[in-house]
Formats: sequence, structure tokens, C-alpha cells
Amino acid sequence: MGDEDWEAEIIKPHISSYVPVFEKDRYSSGANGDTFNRTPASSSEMGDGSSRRDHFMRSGFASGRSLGNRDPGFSNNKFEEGDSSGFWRGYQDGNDSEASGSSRRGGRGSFRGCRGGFGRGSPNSDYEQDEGTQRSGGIFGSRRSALSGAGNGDTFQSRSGSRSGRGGYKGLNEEVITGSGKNSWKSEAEGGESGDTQGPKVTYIPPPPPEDEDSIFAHYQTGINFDKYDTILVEVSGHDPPPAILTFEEANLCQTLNNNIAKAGYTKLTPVQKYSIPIIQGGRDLMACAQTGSGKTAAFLLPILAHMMRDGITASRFKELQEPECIIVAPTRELINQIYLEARKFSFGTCVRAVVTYGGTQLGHSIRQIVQGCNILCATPGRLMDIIGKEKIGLRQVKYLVLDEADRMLDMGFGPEMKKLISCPGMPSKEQRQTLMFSATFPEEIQRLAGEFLKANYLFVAVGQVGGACRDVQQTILQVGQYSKREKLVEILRNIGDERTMVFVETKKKADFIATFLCQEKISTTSIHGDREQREREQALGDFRCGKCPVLVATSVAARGLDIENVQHVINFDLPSTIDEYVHRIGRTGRCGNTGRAISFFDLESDSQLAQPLVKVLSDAQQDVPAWLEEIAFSTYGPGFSGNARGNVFASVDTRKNYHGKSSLNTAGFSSSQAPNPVDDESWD
Ligand SMILES: Nc1ncnc2c1ncn2[C@@H]1O[C@H](COP(=O)(O)OP(=O)(O)OP(=O)(O)O)[C@@H](O)[C@H]1O
Repeated sequence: MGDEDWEAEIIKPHISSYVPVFEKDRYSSGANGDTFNRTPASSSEMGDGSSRRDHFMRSGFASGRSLGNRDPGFSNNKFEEGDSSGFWRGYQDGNDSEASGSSRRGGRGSFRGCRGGFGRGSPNSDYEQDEGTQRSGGIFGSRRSALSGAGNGDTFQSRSGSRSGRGGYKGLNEEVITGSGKNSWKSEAEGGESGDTQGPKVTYIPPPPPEDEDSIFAHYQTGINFDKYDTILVEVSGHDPPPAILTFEEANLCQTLNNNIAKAGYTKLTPVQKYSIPIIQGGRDLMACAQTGSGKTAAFLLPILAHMMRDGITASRFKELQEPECIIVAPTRELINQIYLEARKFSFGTCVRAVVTYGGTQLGHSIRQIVQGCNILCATPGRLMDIIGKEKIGLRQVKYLVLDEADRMLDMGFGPEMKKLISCPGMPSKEQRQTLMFSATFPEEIQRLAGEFLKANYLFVAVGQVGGACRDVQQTILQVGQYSKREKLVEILRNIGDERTMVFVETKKKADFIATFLCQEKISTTSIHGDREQREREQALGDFRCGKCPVLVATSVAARGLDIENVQHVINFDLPSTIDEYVHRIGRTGRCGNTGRAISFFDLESDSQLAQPLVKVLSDAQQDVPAWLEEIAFSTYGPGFSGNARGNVFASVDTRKNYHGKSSLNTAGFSSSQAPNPVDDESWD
């Protein structure tokens, strides 16, 4: 079946009339609606459709694979709006369960353009992160990927047999807990290499990052609102915080670090950096919460590197067992790789060696990198435990443990693994190491869990509203029913033109479907989600980054941390189930003082539970709140709800205050909550 035939199958309902007209940016630096007393951070190519299509076929998503040649059952369903028996309806209902998947599986096997996930056994949603999210419940043994290698035209490959055969498959890409001792951590990669399981061998070796200085220090420009960061209120709580610094000079970094900072184009500290750098340099544990895109990565990397240099760190040598001084963990592969590149940049010209390891890549390759020397290990959790289990990494020298996207690292998905990590033999106790947690969101319950990882006197830094959205993102919420979403999406994307846009959907299969659909519409698109091979994921991200594919359809795997230049729009085709997720997703635009736009499709049928927190996020960020959304929020939560009132939607402050603290001003002039007896070490279980 030719492409034309495929296109003919997409039924086009009438185009709805409303397309948001993007106003001129209307960032307001006035009163921010924050009801807390805080101090300001500063006291002082694709032209025509056919080429887009061609490109789509060449690279990234579904590349080289037939968009035709589909299963008759699938084509019979025709993606018709409202066709309740069809595939479209099937996944929109979220019934992705294994039980209901048999008919879809047939369709999936031969529908090669729209790969991945049909009939996958995750109920309701294929929400995924790299590792761990779905490590319990119904997905064991149910995962199957579809096509391999981008651009190679490969045929469908199911991995489900081998995975389910291993038993206890607990992650999307790696890890099986087999039960005992240090060897209980097994990965897909390990299975393939050690031969003790039947898993497929993971052979992907990521290309080495460029070595030339220009590439290492390549950066994008700060935006027009960068200076407005200074007006954001900052609150520090905890006992005896050190004063903030105002300039890089005050950080007293060594010359090499200063050179690297200058080469990176940093001239001025962001608020989270002003407060976090002295806290970390002072040896304190830290939980820092600051808006997306405001420089949290450098806020922990710079003081750690400064300490390492101050301590006269020596170049680590080839050894079978490496003992890094710093371990950084993050929830997704792409994010940890990005952090690694930042670490490499700031440590340029020093003897500090950073190494990255993450799932979906050949374990042997990671080990070869590690044994050559490792001062800073950047890792995703599953792969980290693998490497520790293989006795390639020892923990005795760990002085700094960093959890980026810390709320995610401590939640149900990764929390148990993080707990295992800190209980690993050799890991210094929390009193003996420095533990640093960073995120843009920090729900109260997660803050309490964090106490187990942090010294009792840790400091809490809140830049702006904890869990609040970046104000440089213009947010628009549109009421769009599920059967009108595709048309609305196309309408908006045509209006946007070639500006870089991330489209978030809720499931992996929908990511594929929407990417395929956009391709049909001659909009050059690629996709990233957890069922794609790592090679494909990196290819997709690369094509998006360089502008070859201006549209990236993504699941939540791309919601956090990714720092991609020039992402001007985020579209929530599906709203996420939590407001924190929403905040992270829209934070892929409007970074580092640049402006961005986010449009979200609000489906009355499925999104009403998000109305209240959405109203709050919008009003806190001084965005227009649609009257209809307020009405839904009121009707859902009753007359007591006030969109502007601070509800219990976020942890608006350091949770220790709710129990012990009283606010006072410290010498630096910022509010400091006295917390002499902060969080007790609550039992995790
Ligand atoms: N002081 C600075 N001056 C100029 N650019 C900076 C500065 N600090 C950070 N940046 C740049 O700002 C961008 C965003 O930084 P970063 O990715 O660390 O944000 P983040 O706060 O971790 O975001 P997220 O919450 O989405 O993870 C990066 O490109 C980074 O290089």
C-alpha cells in the first residue's frame, strides 16, 4: 500500500475554527502573586511538505519503514473519530492492557510505520521513564518493542519473549531483581553479555561526544528575561544558612573553573546558583527547588568541582574498581547524558574525569569507560546498580551524592532503588557524605521521604513558588475534545511553521501514531519514548536539536530536564495526570530567560481533576485563566476553592516548617526558617 493510500485512510473531520493567535510576549515582571515574604534573588529547514516527509522517512521515527503494509484490521478501523471499535478509540480509552491487546497485536505486527506498544500490558497509560516507573504490577514480561535501529529499515522485532522469559522484568529497559546479594541487579545489557539470561544483547554504543573546545562550550544565548530572574523571591530555610553570593568572583573558584564558566558564556549567576553555591561550598546538604531552565545543573556542578579542586583531587587511573568522589543520578538517559556533558564542560582542563552510563547502551562499553578513571559518575539508577553489582564502582570515596529531578528520584518509581543505593555496602552514611537534591517541583510527601537521605540540618532553597511554572512561558489552555485533537494540532503546527515544538502525549503508542499522522500531514516529525531503541531516541533528539525535525512528539520521558535550544512551543496534546508533570513539560520552553509558549488541550471528559491545580499554576504565573476552567475547578472542588488562594496543591515551602519552623530573617536578608529539629528520619516503608 502506498503512502497515498495510507493518507486516504485518515479521515479528516471538519477543521475547527479557533487557532490561538500568539500574542506578543507579555512577560510581566510586576508583583508575582507570591504571598510569602521572600527576598529578591539579587540584593543589588524543512520548506515544503514533501521534503519534510522525506526527511521523516529518512531519519528518526519510523525511518525507512513502510507506512503502508498494515494489518487489514488496523486499516479497517481507519482512525475514524468516534469509531469505538477502532484502534484510535482503543488507545484513547487507555485500554492498553495485555488482555485487550490481542487484536491490536495482530495489527501491530504488520503495521510498521506506527511502531511500538500495541497491546502492551500497561493498564491505562504507557507513561514511562527510562527505568523503574513501571517496575511493579502488570507490565512484567509484557513489554515489547517494535522496530529497531533508526534508518535501517529493519523489520519488526519483538523482544517480549526473551524479556518475559527472564522473569521479574522490572523496568522498561533494564534490571531484573533476581533475589540475592550483590548480583541481584541484572540488566538487559548484563543479560546479553553475561549470558545468564535470555535477554537480547544490547550492542548500542553511543557515539563519543565531540572533543573540540568549540563543541564542548557551545551554548545558547540567555533570553531577554534573564535579568528578571533577579526579581524572583528566594526563601532559604533551615538552620544557619550561609549568605548568598552575588557574583561568580565571590564563589572564589579556581582559575580553570572561572575560565570554563566564561567560555560557557556565563557572566551572571542565576538565583538558584547564588544561594546553592555557597551552601554546597559550606559543606551543607541541600534540597533546592527552582523553576525549570534556571540553571540548577551548574548550581551543583560548580561547587562540587570547586571542592574537588580545592581538595587537590588527583587524576584517577585505570583500575578495575573505580571509586568516584561524586555520583549524580537522574531519571532519564537523555538527561543524565546532558548532565554529563555539562560536567565535562566545567571540568575541562582539570584532572577531574566525568563518566556517564545509562541503560539501553552496551554495558561493556560503559565499563570500559569507567575503568579508565572516574571522579564523577553520572548514571541512571538501574545502570548504576548494575555497575555497582559488577564491582566496577566502589562507593567508599563518595563525598557528593546528587539527585537531579529529586522528587522523581524519590517517588514510587525510583525511591526504592535510591534507598538501596544509600544502603549499599561502602556507601558513606549521610553524615559522612554531602547529599544534594534539585528539582523544579517538590511535593510535600516527597520532601518528607528525602529526610532519610539528608542530614538533619539540611537547607531548603525555594526560588519562586515551589512547583510553580516558569513565568517566561505563555500558557494557553484550550478546551479540545479527544476526537478533535489531531485537527487542532495540525492547525496549530501549520500556524507555528518551522519553530521548534515538542508535542507531549500520554502513551508510547500514541506518540508513534501522532508522529505518523503528522508525517501524513507533511509536517516533519520525529518521536521519543521508552519503546524506541536508544539509538533511535538519540537520533530523534539529535534531529530535533539541530532543527532537521522541528516537531518532536514525546511521552513524559522527555518532560524533565532536557535543555534544548530554541524550543519555542510545547503542546500538551494530552495533559499529564499530575500538575508537577505539567510544570516540567512546559518547562522545555522558556529557558534561561528566553520566552516560550505552551498550549494544552483540555479534554472535559478526562482532565477535570487537573482543573484546580491548573488554575493555580496559571494564576501564580500571572497567566490568563479561562473562565470555563475556573468554573470546572469550582464545580469539581466546591465553593471553598479559590484559584488564587494557596491551597495544598504544592508544597509551597519547606515542609519542615509545617512541623517545627518559624520564619525569621537571617543576616543575608532572606527569610530563614529555624528548624533545629527538622524532619525525623522517617522510615521509608
Ligand atoms: N549563570 C548562567 N548564565 C548563562 N546561562 C546559564 C547560567 N546557568 C545556566 N545557564 C544555562 O541555562 C540553561 C538551563 O540550565 P539547566 O538545564 O541547568 O536548567 P534547570 O534549572 O536544571 O532546568 P530543569 O528544571 O528543566 O532541569 C542551560 O543551557 C545552561 O547552560
